[in-house]
Amino acid sequence: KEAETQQKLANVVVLATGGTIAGAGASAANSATYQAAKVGIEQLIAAVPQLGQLANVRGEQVMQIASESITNDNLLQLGRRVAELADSKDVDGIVITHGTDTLEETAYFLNLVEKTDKPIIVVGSMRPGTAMSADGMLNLYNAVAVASSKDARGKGVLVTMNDEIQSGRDVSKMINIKTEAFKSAWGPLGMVVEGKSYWFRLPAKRHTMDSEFDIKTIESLPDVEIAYSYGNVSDTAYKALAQSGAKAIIHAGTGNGSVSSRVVPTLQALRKDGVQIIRSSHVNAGGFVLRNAEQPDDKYDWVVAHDLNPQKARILAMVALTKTNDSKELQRMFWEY
Ligand SMILES: NC(=O)CC[C@H](N)C(=O)O
Repeated sequence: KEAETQQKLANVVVLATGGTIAGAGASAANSATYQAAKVGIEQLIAAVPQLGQLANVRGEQVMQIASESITNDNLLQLGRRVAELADSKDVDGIVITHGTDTLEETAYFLNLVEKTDKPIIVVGSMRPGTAMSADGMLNLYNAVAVASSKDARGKGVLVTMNDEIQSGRDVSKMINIKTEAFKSAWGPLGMVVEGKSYWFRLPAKRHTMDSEFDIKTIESLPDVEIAYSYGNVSDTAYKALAQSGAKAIIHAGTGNGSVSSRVVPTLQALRKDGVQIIRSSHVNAGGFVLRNAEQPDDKYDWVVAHDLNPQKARILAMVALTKTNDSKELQRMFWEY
């Protein structure tokens, strides 16, 4: 009987990378003061025995870090392992446990480069497992539920936090002290309740199977950096980033990716020197940068990041630059992905 149910259940691999979902604090009252990336994957899985009713689950510890320390090499390593598993006949879905600080970056990266329609779910938690009202158990349960469901296939990389199913492309960490931390300007794709997914909309942007990018052909990622804008901003950071070898600079602009008149001449000069200038916005609820609206992008040969926040724009720029250094092609990619 047991063998029979095992056969019917989907096979889900949980790749662990660290973060608060693997965090531990000194007391149950420590919801915010704790060490991330302490608990191993076997212990995380064992803490939620109900996972066994959803899927045949096995875990792999890919790394054990807080996600603010993730490097491009870490991204490539994780991306390659996901691709290997996705190619394997006996894997139906993949879950990645991840720190929440850069979870949105990893989810978007995988969404761009994984050539599979199998569910890939990235999940984290806002409280360590040692805290009262820890959210990691349910988030992981929901992630495995979505990863093992057939109706999650072909929807791109997904994020399950706080009972919502979000598109890995759109979702962003909007607040760092609530369990309701992950939001998308365009709304969640669905909900997961008691292990069942309920879908409401589909991603419109190119991803996974429909993407022109493939982790298997990416050997390394170019240096793309972000410069933050504000009143009285100077051009020091932009110049320093270019000098240190950045192939593109994401302008984390105010409002509609606007650029201070104090910085415009520097950005023009950097573009002439071959650095790609990509205008994004750091407004909190979701930027929306229009071409030639605040700045004459055609004239300056700059790119706009569309609705991608600066950290997501960095991910797409890196992946895009592995294919082209043509600004028109980059702009096309920023509209399509
Ligand atoms: N809630 C979290 O996961 C934050 C912990 C840590 N800064 C990380 O991103 O890994």
